This record gives sequence, C-alpha cells and structure tokens, in this order.
Amino acid sequence: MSNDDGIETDCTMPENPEIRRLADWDDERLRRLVSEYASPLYVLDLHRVRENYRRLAAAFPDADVHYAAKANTARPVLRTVHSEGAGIECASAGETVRALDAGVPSERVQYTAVNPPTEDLDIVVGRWAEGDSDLTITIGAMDTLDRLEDRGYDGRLCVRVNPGVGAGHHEKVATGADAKFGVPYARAGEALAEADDRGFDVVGIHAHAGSGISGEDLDSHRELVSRMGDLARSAPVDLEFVDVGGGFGVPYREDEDPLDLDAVAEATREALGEVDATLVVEPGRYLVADAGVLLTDVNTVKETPDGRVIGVDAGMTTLLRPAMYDAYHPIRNVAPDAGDRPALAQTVTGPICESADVFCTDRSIAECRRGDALAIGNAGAYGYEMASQYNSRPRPATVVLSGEEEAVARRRETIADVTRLEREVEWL
Ligand SMILES: Cc1ncc(COP(=O)(O)O)c(C=O)c1O
Ligand SMILES: N[C@@H](CCCC[NH3+])C(=O)O
Repeated sequence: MSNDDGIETDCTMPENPEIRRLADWDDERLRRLVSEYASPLYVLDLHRVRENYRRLAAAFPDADVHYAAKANTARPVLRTVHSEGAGIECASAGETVRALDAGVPSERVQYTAVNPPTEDLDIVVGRWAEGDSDLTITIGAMDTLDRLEDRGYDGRLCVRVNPGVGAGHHEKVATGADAKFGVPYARAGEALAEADDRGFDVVGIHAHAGSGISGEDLDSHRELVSRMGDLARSAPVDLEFVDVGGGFGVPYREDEDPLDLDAVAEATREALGEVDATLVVEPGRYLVADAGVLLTDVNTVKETPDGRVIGVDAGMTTLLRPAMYDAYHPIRNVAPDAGDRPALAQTVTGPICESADVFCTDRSIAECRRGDALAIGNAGAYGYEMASQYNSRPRPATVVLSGEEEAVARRRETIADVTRLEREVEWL
C-alpha cells in the first residue's frame, strides 16, 4: 500500500517490539553494507521508524504528533513520518526548507524560532509569502513579533513558553528552565494577548522540558504539562493546540528498560486536564534513535600500558554524543567469527586530534582486529545531524533500508566537498 506521494505505508512486520537492541540487527547485512558503501556509514531502517511512530501514536491516540526534525533530517525520514501522519517541527530555516521541499504541506510544518537569525526569518517568511501560507511560526521572545511584523508576516503564530521545569539525559539538553528558551511563564498570557492584538493568527502554545526524558523525569513532565493546561484554560485567545514538547527517551544501555510510554501518555492526559485544544507532542529521538546504526572499520589495534586501544575510522566528527555528553552507545564487533573470540576490555577511539575522541573506555567487546567492522547502536538520532568536518574530515554516507530495499540517502562527502568553499585571497 502507498499513499499519494507513492510512499510505502504498509508496515507488514507483525511484531512491534519496544526496543531494538544492537544485537537485533543482522550482522551479515551490516557487514555487506559497510563493505559495499564504505566506512564509516550510517544505516537507517525506515521500517523501524514507522514502527516507532505507530507505537507512539497509539499511546497518544488523541494527540497530534510533530516530529522534531533536528534528530534526523534525512529526506526519507521526513517523508516516512509524514506519510504516517506526523507534522514536522523545525528548528531553523534549513529544516523548514527541508520539510517543505520533501513535500510536507505547510499546514504540517512548524518553525520554532530560537534567537532567530535574520536569514532564518527572511527565508521562512519568504516561503510563507510565496505560497506556503499555512506554516506556523513559534516565537520564544516578544521582539521576534516586531521582526515578523517588519517582514509583513501575520500568519499562524504559536508562543513558546518557558515552563520553568527542565529535564533530560544531561544538563546540556535540559531546555525547560533555561531562560534562553521561551517567554517567561508568568508573562505568557500577556504575550498571547499582545500577539493577537497585533493581528497575528495566534493558534497555539508550546513548551519543551528537555531531551532524553526517562521514567525518573515523569514528575517534571507532569508539572510542565499541568502548567500548560492551566495556561490553555486561562489563555486570552482561542487555541487550536497545546504543544507539550518531546524529549521521550530511549534505552541506550543494554540493560536499560524502555520508557513506559503508556504511563507517560496517561500522566500527560491527567496533568493536562480538560482543554479546548488539541494536544501536540514533539518527539525526535524516540522515532529514529534505534532505527540507526553507525558502522566503522577498525584500522589500528595496540596494547598500551593503559589497556587495549582500538582505532576506528569514525570519530567525534561522525558521532559527537559520547564526546559531548559522555553518552553511552552500544558497540558490537560484527566480524563473521566475533562470536568465537574472547571478550576483551577495549577502548575504541577515532581519528580526530582530540583526546575526547573516544566512543568507549575499557568496554568488554569481542576482540577487535584490524579490518573488522564495528556497529555503534542507537545512532539514528543526533548522529549524522551533529556530524562536522573538523580536521577536514568528510561526513559519511547514509544508507536507508526498508525490508530488502536499500538506497543511499546521503552520499559520502569527499575532500573536494570539504574544501569547495575556499577562495583565493588575491593579496596573499
Ligand atoms: C523544541 C524542541 N522540540 C522537540 C525536541 C525533541 O527532543 P527529542 O529528540 O528528545 O524528542 C527538542 C529537543 O530537545 C526541542 O528543543
Ligand atoms: N543533541 C542532543 C539532544 C538535544 C535536542 C535538542 N534540543 C542529544 O544528542 O542527546
């Protein structure tokens, strides 16, 4: 079955497990993919994205789901979640353009403006004026209204509120109590009234606590949602939606349990109370994290006084999360005979000239030898998106899968791509 865009919508896999562990991937296929498309390589299973979407949508049957594109902006991902029914939440003009150009209609696109650069407003308002007239702009500061007015924008507007409640897997990803994000809660009613008076089409309120919320963060989530419910009931304008953000966490460690989504959904409904507006949730990571694997070749093995150090060709420029948040990602040796080798304490490091370029330290992994491929799990969210060209390293390719189908969704960069912006400085 396919929808109007010719996108496959029939998900035939009968089971819908809440977790896809790294060990559930087919090692033989991963080995073949990395030898065919070269290393390092992101692999993304669109079928798994669909499963994740369906599980989440089933837990929140009355809610509208807006996929937070920042987790993974690959066009097939945007199309897949849109074909399942998701709107797209965009953090920049670039993401907004990606969503619209992927064929997502403007009424399903929401641009969340955080300290919006001039170019972002020019581009997004430009698209709105040129026909994408049903997109929604979410403001997080009152002076963004002036800047929108200056550009003639009087379209759909949402006000992001700072709920004063933060949560997440690391202090660097808690946004809910960070003054940078949103209009202070106490001034939100005023902000809505002012936006309405000034002629904007005020349609919603928004808040987001942070990213990687676990069961332990449920009280913070409840508090945020309850505040948003109160605000919706006292709002000086009729609202179409109340967006309580995303942030739903996924298990990264092999022994971690999945988030109890039904408990989160129930807490959300209870805390929100009766509101005359649609609940919106805005997940990114939950939909794509375990749909992605990063494959990387072992090129160096050395025994050192500090232990066995393995060098691979992916680094912090390929997957930044371990270096930035000390994030744990499962790692598996997918060599054909890995199961027969001893598990050794090994430190896996990349090729970047930074001592933070480490994927794991003294981790028990089947003995790595030069030429093996390692799979790094849960790499579908904030993996490729946070990749950089530091050390003039080209970014890797992304191959998408769906059942037996596979295709390159993003080609590998070359050194020519990395250097193509250089200009001759004539006076040198
Ligand atoms: C405004 C907003 N919405 C949604 C998300 C999605 O978060 P996650 O990928 O944790 O679901 C984020 C990221 O933290 C965000 O900043
Ligand atoms: N980049 C973060 C999530 C931040 C989400 C954006 N506010 C991570 O990898 O966990």
